[in-house]
Amino acid sequence: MVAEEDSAELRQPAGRNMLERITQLINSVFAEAKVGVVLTPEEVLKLIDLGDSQGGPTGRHWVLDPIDGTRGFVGMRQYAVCLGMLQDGEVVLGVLGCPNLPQGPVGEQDGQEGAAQRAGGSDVGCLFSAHRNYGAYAAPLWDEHAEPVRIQVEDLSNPREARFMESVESRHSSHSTTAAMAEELGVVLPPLRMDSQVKYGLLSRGCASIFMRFPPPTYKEKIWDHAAGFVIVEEAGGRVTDAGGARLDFSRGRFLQLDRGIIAAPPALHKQLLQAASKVAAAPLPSGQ
Ligand SMILES: Nc1ncnc2c1ncn2[C@@H]1O[C@H](COP(=O)(O)O)[C@@H](O)[C@H]1OP(=O)(O)O
Ligand SMILES: [Mg+2]
Repeated sequence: MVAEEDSAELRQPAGRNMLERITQLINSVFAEAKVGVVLTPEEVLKLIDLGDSQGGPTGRHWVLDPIDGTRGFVGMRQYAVCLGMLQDGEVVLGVLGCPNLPQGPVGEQDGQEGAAQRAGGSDVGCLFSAHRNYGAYAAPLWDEHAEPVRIQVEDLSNPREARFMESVESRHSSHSTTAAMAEELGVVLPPLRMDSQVKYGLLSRGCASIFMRFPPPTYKEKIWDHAAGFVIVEEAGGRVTDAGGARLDFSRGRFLQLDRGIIAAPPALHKQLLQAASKVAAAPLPSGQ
């Protein structure tokens, strides 16, 4: 298992109280689900540390981000529970649980504080999934009897009709770079800002047609922040590459090695985005940047 968290902080004296609370919470969920197991704090620490695999190009690895979009989670906006599976370096399975995401059309307000208050309604909460070569699907998160429906990216090539998505947090992805890309491409609609991998889910079901992410140059992208969304978008007919056009490569360990950032879109738009990316990269920076 390749997972984001480890137990280091919980092993400190200052983490003892939190460890007790986590252990109690797990045991109460286990009791409710009649799992028949009661864990000790030490067992909880060991389980968390099972996520220390380094991934790589061979074998099978689960890739877990238990809360992707921590800032969105804390800010009562969007977040996702993300699980992927790598087989010999290729993402073959992906699941995204998006508790605060409406099942129907999504607007700006759904990416803002208050989204969490709508969670729990029968039309809020989405589960996206994909199995390599078997398509991408969406289902209501809380209805285990609902039949998942096949999803597809928007069949769109005209940037004037396209809506693009990006991070809420400009420190995670440069809003000025995406604005320059959008202008170069001829996008006229304002961005849809959402936290976390819910953006990959929205792209896959055609709620928006472009996702761009340009983190600071020193930031190293982690595989658990993209694995599930990547296979879901590809199976929905979209393309996900870095800004130089290389398909994301999950076979190199816990990190992705990217040229500038990530661009995801239906194929016809994606091609235009890559052209825009090379023009924006070649343009001189405005003074002061
Ligand atoms: N300084 C940073 N630059 C870019 N991305 C970051 C930075 N800090 C955290 N992230 C990651 O950005 C992702 C969320 O992106 P978004 O802004 O689209 O919601 C999270 O996975 C988060 O990692 P983490 O999961 O460790 O918090
Ligand atoms: Mg994350």
